[in-house]
Amino acid sequence: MTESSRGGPAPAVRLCDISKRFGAVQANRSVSLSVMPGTVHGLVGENGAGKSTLMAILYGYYHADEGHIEINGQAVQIANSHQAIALGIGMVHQHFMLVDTLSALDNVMLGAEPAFFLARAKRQVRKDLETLMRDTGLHVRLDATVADLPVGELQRLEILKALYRGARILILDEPTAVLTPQETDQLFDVLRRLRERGTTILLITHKLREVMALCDAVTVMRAGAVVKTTPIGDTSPEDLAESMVGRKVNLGRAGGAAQPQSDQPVLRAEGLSVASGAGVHLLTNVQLALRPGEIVGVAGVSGNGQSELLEVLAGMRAPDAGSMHLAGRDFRPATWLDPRTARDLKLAHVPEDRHLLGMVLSFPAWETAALGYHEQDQYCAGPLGLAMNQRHLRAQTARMMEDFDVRPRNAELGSSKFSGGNQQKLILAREIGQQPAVLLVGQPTRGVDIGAIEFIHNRLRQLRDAGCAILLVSSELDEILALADRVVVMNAGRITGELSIEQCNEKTLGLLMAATPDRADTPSGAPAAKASS
Ligand SMILES: Nc1ncnc2c1ncn2[C@@H]1O[C@H](COP(=O)(O)OP(=O)(O)OP(=O)(O)O)[C@@H](O)[C@H]1O
Repeated sequence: MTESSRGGPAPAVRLCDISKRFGAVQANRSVSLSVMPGTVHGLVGENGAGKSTLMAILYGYYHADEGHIEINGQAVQIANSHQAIALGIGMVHQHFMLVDTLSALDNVMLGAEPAFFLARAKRQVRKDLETLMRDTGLHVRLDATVADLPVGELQRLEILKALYRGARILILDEPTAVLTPQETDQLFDVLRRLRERGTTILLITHKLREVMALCDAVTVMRAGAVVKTTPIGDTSPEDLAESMVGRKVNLGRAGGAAQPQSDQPVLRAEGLSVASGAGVHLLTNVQLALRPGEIVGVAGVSGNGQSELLEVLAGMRAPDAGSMHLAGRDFRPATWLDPRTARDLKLAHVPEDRHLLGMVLSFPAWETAALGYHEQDQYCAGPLGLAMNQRHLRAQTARMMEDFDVRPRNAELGSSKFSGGNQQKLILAREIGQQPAVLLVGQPTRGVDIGAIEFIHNRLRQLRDAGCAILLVSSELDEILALADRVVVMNAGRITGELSIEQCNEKTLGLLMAATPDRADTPSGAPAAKASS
């Protein structure tokens, strides 16, 4: 290891005065950062603060306009990710870079130097990976097709791939955003083990509790610049929040449960059942009623039917059995609701996966801001209304961006060019802006900074107070506890419990979420399990 001039080990990573501009946006301003070997360094900051850009520069994906990089005390040029890998740098992106149709093993081998693999038979690669898995705790089914692996395993595969290529410096961009609490614990065990083995880890996250639990030091960024770097022992979540946002942030609950504005549900689902093509029961006999002026939280470990429930209620998928009553109309499987009718009936939907279902990444922001509503009279122009009223659309988008603090305020910018949190705010602005009677919202604050979480929570409460019925699917128990007036628990495709918010705490919900569900169908309107308060 290279020794620094003062005799101690040189930083594994030293970024010196890095600046990067994209058009009018100064994404990084003279950023300097040192990370010691064998430590976990957190990188936090508001959406658009420049965290991902900085790490993309370290990984050779972008080139800095100014500044230089040292790895283990040596000045280096990183022109592309091949050079980064050769320098022992690995990166796991928010959106995985895997080929769905190939096996996990083939994904590890893909893209690596052919000469390297000619020299080693596939069998040897498998053996090496098995040793690596044993040493690190990164368990992956090597022969499974990537498309069949759950998200936590895909992430382990990405880390395994980076380590196999010799990464000693590992960059993780919001690794826990898509993980269940259990998967997060497993990941943290792995990261601690890697740290013990001397791996240096750079961790971008919005979850300050995770920073406190795992990191040795943390850097706060705001508007492209470093606000401060501090050892973890000298800071607290509140202190970090204030440094990030420039004010105190309150993510707690604002008062008790709201009373619905009517006992008449605006949406009532009965006996919803859905099976996969392979006959697996994804939803079984789900009963649900949403009344105006209430937020119903759906708690559950991801993958227990929440996504399918949202898809069915939003009209994206017909159930195999069951019915739904929405805004005075009845729907049955053969004539199920479709997304356009859903919008006409004032049902809005913020999907869980914003890239897949919420936006078209190649569209400019002003088109994303109207997506799904683009046939409304207000957005149409020309004699037959066949053209888009672009002037109105752009003006409307500018208003949404102002209202939801979407940064940068540039309606012409491609949707893919916004940071993840700002993409999310744009989708929420579009859906909430319709003043819906029912809002189905999945993971509303995934990848969103804490200042924006506070803002989004307040907007959802305002919408509820204005009479909207909201179904909130969230993998964050804190979010459900902060927002919901009533909570249902989903487990193995069934609603296995219903609690008033007064009955809820992390422990009761956690127990219901983890319980083995009673296989007997839950009778209509009667929850299968009630928590004792
Ligand atoms: N390819 C690009 N073209 C134009 N602007 C970009 C590009 N990539 C990033 N930006 C802009 O640079 C700024 C910093 O973005 P970056 O993704 O680094 O932020 P971040 O701190 O990682 O945010 P988040 O927490 O939301 O992921 C943002 O204003 C973003 O819109």
